[in-house]
Amino acid sequence: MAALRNWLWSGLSAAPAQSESDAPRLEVVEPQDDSDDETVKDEHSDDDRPPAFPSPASAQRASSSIPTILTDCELMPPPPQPSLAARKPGISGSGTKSSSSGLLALPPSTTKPPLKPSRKRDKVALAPGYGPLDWAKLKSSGQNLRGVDALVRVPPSELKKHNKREDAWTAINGKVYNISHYLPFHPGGEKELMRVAGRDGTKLFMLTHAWVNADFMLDSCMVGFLTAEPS
Ligand code: HEM
Repeated sequence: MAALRNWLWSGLSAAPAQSESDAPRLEVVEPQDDSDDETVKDEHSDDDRPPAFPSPASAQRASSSIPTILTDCELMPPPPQPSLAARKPGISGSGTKSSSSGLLALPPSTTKPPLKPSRKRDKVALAPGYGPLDWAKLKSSGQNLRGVDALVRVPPSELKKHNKREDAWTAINGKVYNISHYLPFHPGGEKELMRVAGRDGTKLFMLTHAWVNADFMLDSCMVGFLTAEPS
């Protein structure tokens, strides 16, 4: 420690002279045995134990009822060693099958076949050029995907008229979208998406994939807002 401090100090004091010299020079300083040095000597340098508080020799400790510091062997005894002889191979509490196959047997939960989904939900193979990135590109291309010039109010009777592949509107969460351009990009297939053409598709959409952000996916296809039928 003292050697490190000396080395640092000598480096600092030598700094101005060094800045002018061509190459940096390391100066080796022998450690001095300062009697007033407060740093701990070698034998304790790797000792990370915190100091006793209050200090064992303090007046506070002498005058008070603070108990003396216990050594390791005076502290609470360690818990008893678990008996290896009492351990049995296999999973405790499981059936006879796994206990016979040893410690590395699979837990019973992973040996059961997976639960079958209530309804088959297959992703369709999208045609080349109709992946999510292609849709993102088309969306931001500036092409009018709405089919209208400004956002409109759409009552259910109007929505109903737009139920053809080339002119398909649907409402999701109160917003009406023209889904015609999106049809070939839909990972669930055109057929599934056409089920909501001409009507409010919120329920089916949420039942199928509530995690999909329709708002973002179809923002450039927005036609307007679903309203009540005018009286
Ligand atoms: C109109 C707005 C819709 C949008 C923007 C949309 C978007 C998406 C997206 C992004 C996926 C991929 C999901 C994933 O990878 O996790 C997907 C999958 C799917 N969608 Fe849609 N979808 C819509 C409507 C519908 C509707 C009305 C149905 C009708 C049932 C449907 C059925 C499916 C199916 C079956 C899948 C594939 C299986 C799955 O990913 O779990 N989608 N859709």
